[in-house]
Amino acid sequence: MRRSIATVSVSGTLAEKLDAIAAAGFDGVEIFENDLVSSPLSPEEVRDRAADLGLGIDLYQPFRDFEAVGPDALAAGLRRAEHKFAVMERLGARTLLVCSNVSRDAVDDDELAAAQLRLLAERAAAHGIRIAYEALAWGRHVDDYLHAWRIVRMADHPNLGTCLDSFHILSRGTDPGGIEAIPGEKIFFLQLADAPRLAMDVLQWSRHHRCFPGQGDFDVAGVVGHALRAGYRGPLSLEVFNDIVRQAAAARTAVDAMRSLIALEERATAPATAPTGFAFAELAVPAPERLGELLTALGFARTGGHATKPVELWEQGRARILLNATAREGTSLAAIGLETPDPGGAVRHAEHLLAPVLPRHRAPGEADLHAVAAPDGTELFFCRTDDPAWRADFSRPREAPGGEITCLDHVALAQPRHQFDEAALFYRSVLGLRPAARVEFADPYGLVRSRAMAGPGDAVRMVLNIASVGGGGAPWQHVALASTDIVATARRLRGLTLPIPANYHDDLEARFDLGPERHRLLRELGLLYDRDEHGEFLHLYTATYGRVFFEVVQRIGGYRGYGTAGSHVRLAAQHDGPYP
Ligand SMILES: O=C(O)c1ccc(O)c(O)c1
Ligand SMILES: [Mg+2]
Repeated sequence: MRRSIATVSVSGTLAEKLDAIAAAGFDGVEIFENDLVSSPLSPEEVRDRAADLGLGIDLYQPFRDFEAVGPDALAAGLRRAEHKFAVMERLGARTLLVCSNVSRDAVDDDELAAAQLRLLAERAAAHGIRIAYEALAWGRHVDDYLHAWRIVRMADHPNLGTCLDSFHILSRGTDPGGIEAIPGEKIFFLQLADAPRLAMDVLQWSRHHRCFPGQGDFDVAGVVGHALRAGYRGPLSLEVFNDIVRQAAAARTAVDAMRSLIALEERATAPATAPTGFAFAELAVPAPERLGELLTALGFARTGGHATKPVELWEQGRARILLNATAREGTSLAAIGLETPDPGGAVRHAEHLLAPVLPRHRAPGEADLHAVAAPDGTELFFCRTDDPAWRADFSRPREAPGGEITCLDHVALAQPRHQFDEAALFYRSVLGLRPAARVEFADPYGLVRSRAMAGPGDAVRMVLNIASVGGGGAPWQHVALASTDIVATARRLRGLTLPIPANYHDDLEARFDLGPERHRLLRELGLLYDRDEHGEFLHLYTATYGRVFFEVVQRIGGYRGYGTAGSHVRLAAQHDGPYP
């Protein structure tokens, strides 16, 4: 499929945009009028530059407020169009996008709109140009894609077709299934954008919050599927208006955009293979002693040391933590190991999605590890489930002790605000995780936005957090360990857990009637509690080491959440540190 993107979707001057778009591997661009008008390059220079970069100019846009108007406005519109056709000929662009009229002067008359669009198409045909009519979600009288299609059908001109835009369709909650009733050759263009579900004015929503497919809440792949089944064979073109993207580095945005298209095509065809579990979490530590004490208290044992690197392996059940004593600064979560039946295939898939593959510095005889870097710098290692070769790199490996901690439940990563959507798309596409709804909770110094994502069978769960407080905010990353008996774990951890205020337990007692005995135990051990329609959740947090802390969780029944109801209590207590 041809991959295109509108110039509005990346930052910079028109020349910078074209460079970044070409470098990311796109086939074509939609030239936004503002980008051309403000460019010192002539249309011929833009055409040549795009051609040199291997980019086609697939569309010119937008042409506004043309149809369903009185005679004077029509004459002015046709005059304006002739000027734009001349520019398009100089650019070598063959399709003009016409947005449905948003003016108060537009009249509610489909026959008039059709007759005038037909006239425009006749004029365009003389220049070899096609008109793609798009229903804006806030159009004065035409705000629905099927309405735009009815007008196009009524106008009945070979140079007039419709432009579908996933945002305008999905933001209005319209059923996209109707796309299949449009003959594929009458869909002249397909624009794709995702967005988070927000209850707000649709114009503001579109102009500021669109994002790349896979970053928001819309089923953009569904729209693509309908268009393909209708017989559409034109470009898949990204059109994103987004305040953060406007400020971001163009090259990085273009790669992110390309990743979203590749993943979208994949979703419309074969689903990605997801990891089957966590193999390990690797912490970079200045010195392993303090964390070693904590891990010992948690019931872990040091089961091996790396043959050639200052790395210790700590295990309990299938929970594995690597302490890598090469950190120059504080403790941080450096890498995540993911179990997968085919590590080589997983890395090739990640590479196909434009993930940077990490070079490995390995000694002869050591396992050839397959790893890629996530946008936040976290290294992701793919390991064989049945033959964890990386384990053989550790000298004197001992059996992992059994205990109530059985495996990693989830890993939570802090993301810079401007990379949150990029990270969500990355983890979603590269690891095949399904995102849950975004949630927000209060930090004493700001608001934290959070999005959880989980793979099939919840074998791998990740939580992405951004703190939108003064740039810095809560920087913590954490590893959540699944316990089959959190009361036992809590008893062993005494003094190493995050103190929870009595007010929390007073409130908990008001919200839930768990009986006096259970409430007393929760209070005594500093446990937090939550419940959903599937089951119960008990959890606690350890002290923080650099940027990292551990959470211990016990899921009872099929509880699906992450204890978010207690997050604001945790954040307040963490800011209160140091402790113990
Ligand atoms: O926000 C707008 O006006 C606008 C313009 C052109 C488009 O293709 C679109 O989807 C929105
Ligand atoms: Mg559009």
